[in-house]
Amino acid sequence: MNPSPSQRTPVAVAVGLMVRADGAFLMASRPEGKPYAGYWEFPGGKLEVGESLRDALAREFEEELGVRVREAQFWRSLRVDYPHALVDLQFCRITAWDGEPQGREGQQLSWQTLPVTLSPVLPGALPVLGWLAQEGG
Ligand SMILES: Nc1nc2c([nH]c(=O)n2[C@H]2C[C@H](O)[C@@H](COP(=O)(O)OP(=O)(O)OP(=O)(O)O)O2)c(=O)[nH]1
Repeated sequence: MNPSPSQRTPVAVAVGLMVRADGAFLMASRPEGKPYAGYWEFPGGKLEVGESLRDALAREFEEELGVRVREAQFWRSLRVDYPHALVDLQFCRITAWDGEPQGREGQQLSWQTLPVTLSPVLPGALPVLGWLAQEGG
């Protein structure tokens, strides 16, 4: 049996919202072999031991998308209790980068505006769409 949430150590996750000048933001499908494969999310991944949020974001974007992050600002955090993990999602807005994103891990990519046309969206990515709507996209 899984321990209750209070007994589990949260896993920190760096997540990036790449927002283009025209307001479109990038979403990615979760690759096969991961929990919630095929669900849409924002690119990112777990922090490694001793790694800062900014470093993790830069590493994940390089590995997953081949993009070099130039400007990123912390935006909001969200704790989600999944059966597979308790995660602390640290969302950052990425406003400047080098390179054109490519799905390097077999994931699909899609530039979206509100309302998004993708389904299903990962539970831990859904609230972000509400936050974006509150901010006027
Ligand atoms: N990247 C990302 N992860 C999210 C979002 N929302 C959300 O709940 N998560 C969760 C799903 C996973 O439990 C966790 C991210 O872990 P992951 O397994 O995808 O990360 P990783 O790339 O470091 O994976 P790995 O090296 O362990 O294979 O955060 C989101 O919008 N983006």
